[in-house]
Formats: sequence, structure tokens, C-alpha cells
Amino acid sequence: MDLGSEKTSSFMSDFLEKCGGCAVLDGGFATELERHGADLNDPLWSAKCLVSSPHLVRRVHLDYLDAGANIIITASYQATIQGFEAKGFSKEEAKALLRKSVEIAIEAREIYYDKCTKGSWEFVDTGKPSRHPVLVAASVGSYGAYLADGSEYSGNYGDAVTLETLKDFHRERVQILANSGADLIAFETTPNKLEAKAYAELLEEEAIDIPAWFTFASKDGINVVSGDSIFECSSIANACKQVVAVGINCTPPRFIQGLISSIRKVTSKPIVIYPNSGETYDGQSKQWIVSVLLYEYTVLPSSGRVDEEFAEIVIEKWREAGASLFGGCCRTTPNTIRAISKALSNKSSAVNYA
Ligand SMILES: C[S+](C)CC[C@H](N)C(=O)O
Ligand SMILES: N[C@@H](CCS)C(=O)O
Ligand SMILES: [Zn+2]
Repeated sequence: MDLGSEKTSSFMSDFLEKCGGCAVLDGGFATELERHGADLNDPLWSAKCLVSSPHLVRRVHLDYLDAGANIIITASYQATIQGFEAKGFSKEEAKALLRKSVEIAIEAREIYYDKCTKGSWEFVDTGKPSRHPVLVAASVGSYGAYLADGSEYSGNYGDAVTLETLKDFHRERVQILANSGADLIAFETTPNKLEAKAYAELLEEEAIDIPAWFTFASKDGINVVSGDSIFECSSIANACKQVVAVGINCTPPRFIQGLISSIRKVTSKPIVIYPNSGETYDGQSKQWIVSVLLYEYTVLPSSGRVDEEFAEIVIEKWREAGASLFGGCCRTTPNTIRAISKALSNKSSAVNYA
């Protein structure tokens, strides 16, 4: 497929139109595998399940599709050739595992479509704007994710890690995922502008012909986690012709509104938002910690804040601020996604019948 710049620029707007204006992403993937009993205390984190429990990977994709997701993100966040080789896999096996992450997501989409066709799903015959279309986004986690110590939340790689180091690190993985059948590449939890630049240059140098989005993580609502400016990071994404959406993921919900406003200042591309639950990750113990002070801002079921209430409040604000793709990251669940999907449906029927 030759992805001319015109086609790239309309890819996401065409998709959003098919979805009725806004799209629903899935929620936390690795943390959902954990909720189902997977032990991710491993340098491969969620990618371990591509080897040990592919059926669970498919099950979590299906749960998010059932919850209303229009975009599912593959289990390749921490799947790298280097990481698999370190575990004793051959290079060919490592590449096959990367492809497998996309194959499982595509398989889940087929099962879901099949179920929709056979079942009595309301949206099949209503003639209303359908939320039916589903894209498979191939996840690319940062170099910091591969380090497996939570470095994607610091973005401090040290002076020895240069632009070339990062491009070389990601090059083959990106090529494989781009040719795997995925609809787009999700460069996620990007911690600094060096890595954003590496992604942009790689997409260009390798003439990657599927679209991509860049999402950044922040821990103060002002800058990305490394301290680099969100304006500079979003500008790098904005200038890259393959990038069809720019946004934020794995960041506490309380920071999202301000970050959307900042991103909107430097791009007119669609803004994609998928916050985590508001808890903080401890990379050493691989545990999530909730600060008592921030308790009321989380979406944890134990906070007493139901997902529906959260979704109704935030989706309205985040839409007003300019975002159009919404989902969840670590420790959000299919219930969060169901609530987001419902909140968006309520909004679009309110507009349709106004
Ligand atoms: C987004 S973080 C929770 C991913 C896990 C991290 N790279 C680790 O391996 O500990
Ligand atoms: N897509 C990844 C992002 C981790 S920050 C996941 O949900 O596990
Ligand atoms: Zn996350």
C-alpha cells in the first residue's frame, strides 16, 4: 500500500467519521492480564504472555472489544528482539513472536465480528452511525520499557544513549510490525523528545507505509516525564507525515485536560487520550501504589468512584478540550472502557436528537 500524504492525513478523520466522531480505545492490557492471574514479574512484562498464554492475550482483546473498543492495541509493548534474545530465543523466534502479537489481535477482531454478525447486536441494523469498525494498533513501547525497570516514567537514558542508539534499537521491530497486518503503530508511553525524534526519523527513513500515533507520558501535567516540553514533543509528532494522532497515555487522569490544551496549541491532528488509573508504578517491585492524597482522583473501583461517573465527567471535559480518541492505560479495565463507550454514545445521541 502506498500511503500518500493525502491518504495519511485522512486515515484517522475517515475512521473517526465511521465511529460517529469519537473512537473508543481499549484499556490497560498488561494489568488486565495480571487481573486474570498472569505473573508479569519478568523483563518481558506483558510480552511474556505471547509465549506462555496466548489464549489469555486473545481473551483480553475480546473483553475490550465486547466493552466497545474501536481500537485494540497489541501485546507488543515490551516485545523486542533484544528482549526475547536475552531470554534465549533465536532472532527468527523473536520476530515470529512480534508478528504473533498482531495475529492474535486480528484473530480476536475476526471472532468479534463474527459474533456481531451472528448475534442480535443492536447496531448492526439500526442505520445509526456505527461504532462497529475496529482497528488493530501495534504497540511499540519505549527503550525504557525494554529496560524493565520503569524507565519509561523517567525518560533518563543517560548520555550514552543517542538518537542513533534509539533508532537502531527500534528499527527492525518497527519494520516487522509495519508489515504484520496491523492497521497502525502505537508508539506508547514515550518519555522524552529524543525517542520521539527517533520514531519520526525511523518512519521516514524506513518509508513505513502504515500510519502511527505518538503518545507521551507525563507526571506533572506540564512536561513529559523526562522534563522535556510537551510542546516540543508534540511538534515532532505533528511534523511527521505518518503520524495521524498525537496524545497522552499512562498518565494520571487529573493531568489530562491541561495536556490536551497544550497539545492542541501545536497540532490540528486528532488527539488521543488513554490515562492510567492514577496510581504510580514502582519499577523495582513492579507494584502499583496509590497515594492517599490523590485517592479521590483515581478510577479504582475501591475508591468508590464508579467508572460510569468518572467517564461522564471526564469525557465531556476532554472532548471540549479537543480530544477525539479515548481509552485507558494501566489498571483501567473493560468496565472503564464500557463506561467511556456509554458516555460517548449518550453524548452522540444527545447531539443527534437535539
Ligand atoms: C508502563 S510500565 C508499568 C511497564 C512495565 C515496565 N517496563 C517494567 O518492566 O517494569
Ligand atoms: N499498551 C500497554 C501500555 C503500557 S503503559 C498496556 O496497556 O499494557
Ligand atoms: Zn500504561
